[in-house]
Amino acid sequence: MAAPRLTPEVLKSHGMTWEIAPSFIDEIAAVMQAESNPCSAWQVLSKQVLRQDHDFRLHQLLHRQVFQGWDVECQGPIPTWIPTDEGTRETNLACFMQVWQGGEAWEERRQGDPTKDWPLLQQLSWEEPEAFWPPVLQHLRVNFHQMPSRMFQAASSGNPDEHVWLPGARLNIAESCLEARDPDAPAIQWADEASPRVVQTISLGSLRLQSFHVAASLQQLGIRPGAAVGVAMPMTPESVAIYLGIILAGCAAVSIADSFAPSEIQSRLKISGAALIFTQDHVMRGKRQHPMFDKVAKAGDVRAVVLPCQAGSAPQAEFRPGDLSWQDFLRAGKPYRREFRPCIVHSNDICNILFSSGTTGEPKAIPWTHVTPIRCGANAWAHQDVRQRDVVCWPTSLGWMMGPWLVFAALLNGAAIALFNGPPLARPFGDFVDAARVTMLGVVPSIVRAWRGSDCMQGFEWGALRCFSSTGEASSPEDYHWLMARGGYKPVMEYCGGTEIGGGFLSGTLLQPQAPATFSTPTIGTNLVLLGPEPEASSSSGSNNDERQQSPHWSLTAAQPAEGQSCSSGFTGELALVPPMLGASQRLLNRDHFHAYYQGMPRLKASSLAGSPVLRRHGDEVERLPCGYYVAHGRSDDTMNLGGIKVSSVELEKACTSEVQEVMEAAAVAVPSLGGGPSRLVLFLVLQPGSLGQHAGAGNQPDKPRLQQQCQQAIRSRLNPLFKVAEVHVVESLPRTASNKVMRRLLREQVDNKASKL
Ligand SMILES: Nc1ncnc2c1ncn2[C@@H]1O[C@H](COP(=O)(O)OP(=O)(O)OP(=O)(O)O)[C@@H](O)[C@H]1O
Repeated sequence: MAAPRLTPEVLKSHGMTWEIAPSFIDEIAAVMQAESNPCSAWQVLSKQVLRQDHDFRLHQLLHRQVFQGWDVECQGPIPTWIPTDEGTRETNLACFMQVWQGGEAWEERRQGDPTKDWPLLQQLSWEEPEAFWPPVLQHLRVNFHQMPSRMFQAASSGNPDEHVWLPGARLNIAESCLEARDPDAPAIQWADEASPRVVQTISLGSLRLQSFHVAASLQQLGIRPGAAVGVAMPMTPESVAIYLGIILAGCAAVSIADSFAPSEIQSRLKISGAALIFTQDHVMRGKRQHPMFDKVAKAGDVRAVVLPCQAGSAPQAEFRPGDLSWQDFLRAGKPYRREFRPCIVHSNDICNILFSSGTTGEPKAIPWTHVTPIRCGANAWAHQDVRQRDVVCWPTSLGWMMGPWLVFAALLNGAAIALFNGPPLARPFGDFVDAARVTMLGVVPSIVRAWRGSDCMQGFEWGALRCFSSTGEASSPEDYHWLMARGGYKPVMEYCGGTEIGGGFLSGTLLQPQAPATFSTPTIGTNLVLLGPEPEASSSSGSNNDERQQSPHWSLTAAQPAEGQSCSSGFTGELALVPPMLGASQRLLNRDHFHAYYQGMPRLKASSLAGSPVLRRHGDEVERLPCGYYVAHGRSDDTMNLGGIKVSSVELEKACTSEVQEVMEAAAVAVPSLGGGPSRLVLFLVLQPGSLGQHAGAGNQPDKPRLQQQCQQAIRSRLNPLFKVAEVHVVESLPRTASNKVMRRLLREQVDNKASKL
């Protein structure tokens, strides 16, 4: 869309007062004249001219003005954040590049400019594990009791589940988090909702002592190395000490989100064979107490250690025989905590059992080994640029992979974990981020949408923040531009991966310009390809996903454009990973791993690392944009074929939420037509609060025909006039997994069931 010329009238219609509009226009004109290109002009405007209290529409308007001549095909997606030379120099990656002895390929091909050298480093991080990982492990201070004989050993069978990372190594990854750094450095910063600015600090030495205490008590209770131990409680300083204590004792933590119902807790305890579980009497949500211990008790007879919801009080719970209070548990290990020695294990031993979200089906039970956390630490070092003495915050739970990720990402990098004892959706959370001087703030798209909707974070400077990061679901470009603006133009590192990866495969770096809702690079140590149908059919294929799964014709496209290849090589396909990948899963507890990830997948012709590897399925639909950027289009299962044209649910949803003002959230599903023929597009819409009052149809019901027509118009103008909206349903909320991801498969089932009853 072309940007209108800046006049006082235009600025007024974008929220600026009449009096200051002329001088504002002069200021902008001076910047545009002084700066030689749109990127430097935007750097100045975004950092020095635009302010948080300017209407967001004004931010958007100026952004459009500055970049109106930008050629997306040649220059890549329009950036909203551009690195400065000084900022670039200070990044972990730039510091690493200065000293890395990367071998011949690195020395010959590097140009000495971190921004230009990043693609080469990314490529070598996968191709040259023996050169890349040792200095990274050293930086993360991974403490080996027996050094690995090498970094990676390919299996002679070629089976990726038999490859070995860090062969022969003996270590305990929790020990590496807690030792070898200044014991007085902050390890956890936390605050309660009632007093969010009163930030308490737990030093590394104190966290170490508490974790060792937990491990010593477990030993005294007869919990042997190798046992599985559950943790079903919110992320608090105690639960972090418990989590690390379980790992120090050589056991596997079975982390379970506190929001789960008894049946879900039961299945997780059963699959993992947990010998003990840590829980709380209650959890607080807002001002309300919700029972937690009761849910655990209903989940079976696994012995529980029960913490009080109110620190320092006695837990309010009706204990069963064998259950212990937190105090009694600690009493058992107290005399031994200082002499406790961490249990040193093989690199391949399990430290954590996690469950995937269940977006595509039954959650998978995924064991993390003592190697997996290294991926968390390395990703955070490279992509979120976490540094020593940083403060890392990501509202989550130990039951979702970002909980354990947060622990390792912070501690292995010598940073502190920031924990807020309250919901992240309201203003007190913003107070905490400010007062704790958080340097990296992680979010999920629904949090950002809620902040934007209520504008509850207005006025915060979040002065210590260097970047945001986002994961979980595809985000909305407009919301994420808003977020960058809200933080005084700090970049958002999109981070996409999976529980079974122990981190991400696509993300961003502080070396590259960042565009909202876009990934600027594959992650460190990753090699990926996009699989598609025959190239000539890629834009308008009649094949659906199932057909493609069986098709022998895969077109592969590598992560980085090859040298000499045009950088404008747009392509959309299903993302697959090229093994090996440090930290990625090699077993599942409730399913056959090879079958889940490799069966039926094509092979890459030849790779330098492991012969001709079979590709690893991931199931995300991803578009590669010009200049090596990427956009996620959701799960391949949610990709639909409308009248012979492939489109992702996420694209349709973005069109509706950004063009139809009343629509707060949307989910698009395709259902087969009764009697055959092309699939029908059905939209589920959640309306903005209060919008029903203004636009209700007859009987105060939502005016569905009008909404359908508006969504149709949005889809027609943004995507394709051939996509016809067949039905619209207005719902109060969308079905989500416990980790807050939209479950489109349930919506499809709902429409299918309704149709079959007709
Ligand atoms: N930044 C992101 N942008 C877009 N999608 C994301 C992002 N981060 C994560 N995702 C989505 O989440 C998925 C990983 O989530 P997770 O490991 O919890 O399991 P799941 O795939 O949702 O569940 P299951 O495997 O049980 O179906 C990714 O494959 C991707 O679809």
